[in-house]
Amino acid sequence: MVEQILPLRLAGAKLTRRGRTLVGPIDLTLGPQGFTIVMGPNGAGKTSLLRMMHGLERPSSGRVEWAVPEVQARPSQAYVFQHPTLMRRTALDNVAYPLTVHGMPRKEARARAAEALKSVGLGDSALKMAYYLSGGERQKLALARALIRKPEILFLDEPCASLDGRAIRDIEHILLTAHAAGTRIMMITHDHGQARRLAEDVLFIHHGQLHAADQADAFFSDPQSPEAHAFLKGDILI
Ligand SMILES: Nc1ncnc2c1ncn2[C@@H]1O[C@H](COP(=O)(O)OP(=O)(O)OP(=O)(O)O)[C@@H](O)[C@H]1O
Repeated sequence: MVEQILPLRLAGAKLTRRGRTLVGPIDLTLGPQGFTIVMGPNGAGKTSLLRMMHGLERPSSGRVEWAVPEVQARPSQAYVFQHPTLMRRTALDNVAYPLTVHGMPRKEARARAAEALKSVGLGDSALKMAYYLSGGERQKLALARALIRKPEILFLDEPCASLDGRAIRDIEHILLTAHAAGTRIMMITHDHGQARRLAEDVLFIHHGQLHAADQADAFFSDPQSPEAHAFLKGDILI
């Protein structure tokens, strides 16, 4: 039986580079359910926080701990970048890869990948080289690949930046479907409308500090942090 990897606990977790704090110290527990949106001005430390949670960066001090040892947690979490790196292969092979690399026979992996591509609206593009897909299609492909092993948690760093309305709508639908199927989501966005559409709860980061960790309704209607209030009003935070 696969053990649950959540909750994820951060205790005084801090990331520094060359003596400069990028984010932290952060104390936070991510429970097993939820759709969390991470907001904050440019350079606030949002990406640094996600990278530290996912294990792409080790905390310089403090702890980041899953409910199971990190090596066991790794296969149950996935990360989608703003500009996903795709293999120079077909869309189908890109999605089948996470399955074959974990030992699934190629034929079964390709059948599962074909289904996954269909579910994100790329059924007709399965045999196209990933390289030739549009920006929105590449992001859908990245999502199909990230979701193919049904991760317990999916991290996303501005997956819709620079996409058009239709692609954004499709991607939000994919994310809500994955969430309804049980994947916990943790996503950075600069798009306030998107945050309001998707968030169940919000983390607001400013100057590397966690200024708010609130239910979405409370955060958007009456933010307790003066910085979050100013940010939502459209003020420039420095
Ligand atoms: N590897 C690194 N070495 C040194 N500084 C870094 C490194 N990565 C990020 N930074 C700096 O740390 C700060 C936080 O960056 P981060 O990318 O986490 O912020 P962000 O909130 O995601 O920003 P944005 O919204 O612009 O993407 C920024 O000032 C950035 O320049």
